[in-house]
Amino acid sequence: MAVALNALSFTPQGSRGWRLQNINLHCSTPGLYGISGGNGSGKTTLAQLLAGCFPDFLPGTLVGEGRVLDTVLGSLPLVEMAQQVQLIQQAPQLHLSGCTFSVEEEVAFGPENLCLSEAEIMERIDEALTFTDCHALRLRHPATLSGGEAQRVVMACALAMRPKLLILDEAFSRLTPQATAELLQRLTDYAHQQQCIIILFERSLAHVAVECRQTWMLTEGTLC
Ligand SMILES: Nc1ncnc2c1ncn2[C@@H]1O[C@H](COP(=O)(O)OP(=O)(O)OP(=O)(O)O)[C@@H](O)[C@H]1O
Repeated sequence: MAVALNALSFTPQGSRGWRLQNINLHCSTPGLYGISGGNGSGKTTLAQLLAGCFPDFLPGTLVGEGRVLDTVLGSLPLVEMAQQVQLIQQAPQLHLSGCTFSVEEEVAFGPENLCLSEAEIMERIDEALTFTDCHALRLRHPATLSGGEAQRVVMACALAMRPKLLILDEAFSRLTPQATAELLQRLTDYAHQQQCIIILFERSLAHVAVECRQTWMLTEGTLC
């Protein structure tokens, strides 16, 4: 179960010359990995590519070889990839379904779609809410959450799917440094317990590099 991109290039549809170029990225051991990059360097494009958004939700031209958890990039629809790969993006409102009335229902949404037993769904909700310190929010309507609370709930939703690859695209942007440090420590533990690869995309890795097995920098679509 690994991420392996070999000389992979990707040009988003509609891009005027910009592309991800000759990306070589290998993550095979469970744990945290970090990729830093400035505005427009390609973090979101690479994160979405790894999450399985290509081609349906990320159209473009892909050249080279890419495998995510032994699946060739672009060969499975996003809904199937989501059973093993979860992407958390910067804006929590992109993730909240808008059709649930409580945080508990929101966290249950993904596991319910996996047709799990009620007992397992409840176990996953409890575990994810504990992990993200969201128990106090359990009965709150998702629309009433603050930015930081929504970001933690979105993380709970992702963890309730028990992904084998978790991708965080500037997912700590609304959290305090203390909350970020605490979550990072828990994510490290989660990676080892669940044999999960976690890739963090951040503008700066200054506060997270210490937890990462390996780090890279993205500059104008090139990874080094
Ligand atoms: N569909 C598209 N059409 C045109 N240009 C695109 C498209 N998708 C991405 N790009 C361009 O690709 C480059 C990388 O964008 P991306 O969103 O991946 O960067 P980023 O590192 O996440 O930036 P930020 O930190 O500002 O969010 C940008 O120049 C962007 O304008």
